Amino acid sequence: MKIDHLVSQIHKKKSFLCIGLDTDLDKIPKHLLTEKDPIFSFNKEIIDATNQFCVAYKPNIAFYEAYGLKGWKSLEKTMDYLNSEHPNIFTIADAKRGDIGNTSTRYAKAFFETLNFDSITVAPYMGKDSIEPFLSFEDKHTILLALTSNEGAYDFQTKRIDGQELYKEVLEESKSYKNAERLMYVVGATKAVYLQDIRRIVPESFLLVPGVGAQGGNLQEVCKYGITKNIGLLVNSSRGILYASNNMDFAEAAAEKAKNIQREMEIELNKLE
Ligand SMILES: O=C(O)c1cc(=O)[nH]c(=O)n1[C@@H]1O[C@H](COP(=O)(O)O)[C@@H](O)[C@H]1O
Repeated sequence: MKIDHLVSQIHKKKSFLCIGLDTDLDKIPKHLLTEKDPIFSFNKEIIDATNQFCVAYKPNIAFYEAYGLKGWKSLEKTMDYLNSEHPNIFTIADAKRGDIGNTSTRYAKAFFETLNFDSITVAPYMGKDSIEPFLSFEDKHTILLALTSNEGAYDFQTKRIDGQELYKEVLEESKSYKNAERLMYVVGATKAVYLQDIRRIVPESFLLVPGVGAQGGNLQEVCKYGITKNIGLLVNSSRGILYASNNMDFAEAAAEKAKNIQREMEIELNKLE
């Protein structure tokens, strides 16, 4: 998907919500477990109930890989469903990949071509030649981990190397990569105060911001420092939406949560006008 199209969808739906499809068989309503493909059944009901309130879905690949071939099939069905029924939705493979060049190319093929995702999360640790293979795919986006939402982010990402924090080095350096215009960055909602500094380095880039809801990040704070004239934000919530209820009404409960976040986003978007 082209960025312009994503931005137009954000304006149309008055939402920059991304819903994380972190589908966990231990958490979904019990009545679904008798279905042929409980993961897909759950995802389909969630997508049907929430798609009007969001512009993106982000299946976290770990939740599918955990169930082996069955999980992979559920992921494939979910992607086929999204691409055929909701072609205006932006899709993110939360896979956190990255390897030597020829291996990165295979990861890129797996997620961009075989599964037809619009984007993938990638770890920057192995450097330029591990990222550029992802960037060579037209109309596909590579979302580089910059400053993550977890406590461990302080272990390395905020450490100074030659006077500069590592996450800033990642942001700066990556701007020189070939096809850098296809880059987006992950910044945790729990790190919103860093967004001012981040916007000085990447003023226009889209940021994937997970960590509102279950991890305690604050949407207003994220918007205060992170929003741009092209919006530039995709704010993700997974558990806070998916598991709002584990009864028969789970999809309506998820829709209610998504709608509440969308309303808050609409207020933030109105401030820009
Ligand atoms: O890349 C991510 O999406 C990600 C990066 C990060 O820094 N923190 C983070 O929580 N995530 C993912 O975002 C989702 C957050 O889920 P909830 O905390 O349930 O909303 C999970 O799938 C995480 O793997």
